[in-house]
Amino acid sequence: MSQEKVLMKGNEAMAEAAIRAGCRFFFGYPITPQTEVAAYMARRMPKEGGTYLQAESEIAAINMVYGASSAGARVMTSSSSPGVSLKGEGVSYMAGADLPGVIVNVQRGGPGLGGIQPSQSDYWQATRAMGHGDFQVLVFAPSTVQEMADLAYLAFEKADEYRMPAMILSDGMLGQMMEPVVLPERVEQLPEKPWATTGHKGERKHNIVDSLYLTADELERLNIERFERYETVKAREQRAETFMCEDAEIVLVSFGATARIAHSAVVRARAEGIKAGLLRPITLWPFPVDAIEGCMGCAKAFLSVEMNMGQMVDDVRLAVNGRVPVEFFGRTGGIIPTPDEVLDAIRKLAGKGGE
Ligand SMILES: CC(C)C(=O)C(=O)O
Repeated sequence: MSQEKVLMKGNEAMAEAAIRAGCRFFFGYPITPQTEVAAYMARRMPKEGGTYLQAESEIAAINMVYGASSAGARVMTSSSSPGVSLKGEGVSYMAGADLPGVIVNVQRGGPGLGGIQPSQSDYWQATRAMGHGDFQVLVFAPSTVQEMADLAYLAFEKADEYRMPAMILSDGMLGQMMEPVVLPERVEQLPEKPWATTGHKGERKHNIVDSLYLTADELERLNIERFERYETVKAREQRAETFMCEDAEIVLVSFGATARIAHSAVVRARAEGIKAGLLRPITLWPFPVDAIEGCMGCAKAFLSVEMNMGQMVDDVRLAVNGRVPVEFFGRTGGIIPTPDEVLDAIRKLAGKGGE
């Protein structure tokens, strides 16, 4: 396996990893700060024998994803917050038809058109309300350019394995920053998709991909089946990284770009004698409740650090279930929290000053 490092933007590393994962269809629409994903795909897809298409809207793009996925292809679309909202209906249809596919959100501040600076304010949307109906999507939260590539690659595999949409929940900071990255090897064998509408030359029954079920019993049965599958996903696919959590009394929980700042604050808190640690969820759905449980032995308090008004903190509170206090620190509107601000919040929780 080649370990050659290349310097790339997060958006571009993610796009290249998708190609290496076998993605041959990309349907997009420009929006800051994700446009490099589309630009990269426009350049690379024709060379790979794939299709890049700039759709007339985000809604059109997600429905093209539905079509290509129905035919068994690995397919991706990408946008930023307001654009992802437009895709919600299509993602719900994909979930209802049990279609895999990768949706990227390079988040910017909201609500509404908001701004073009980084944000994590679509956590609730990704984990709770990606569209109408009873369903979940897999949500991966990269924290480095390397993870933008690795998790995009993994997202295709897991989306196919569980026949569900997968989201990369990135942000404008990770999308725009450049770091060295080792790109994944090209996938050798794509999985069989016996359910896909590939044409059958009269040799088998028609495959039908649909999300319309007018019989309530059948719709309920399918929803129950899907939620049984989600239980398997929750048991097998929780991912998290911990840093200095073995004896941590103040456990910071932080994902994506913000986790990098929380990491610096933990190092500085330790230098002041505060037993702080960091738990970084890598999957946001399923939320890594087992990793939270692993910290319960020493934790006296949790601090959820986010680039929003407090969204993931809900999941931390659910996992902690009232056993110790769970507090929140965040900045919003495109403002990136500083290590100083986070350190101050740690000091306050530890009862050692803070403004
Ligand atoms: C309105 C502008 C800022 C915009 O949404 C974009 O360029 O993505």
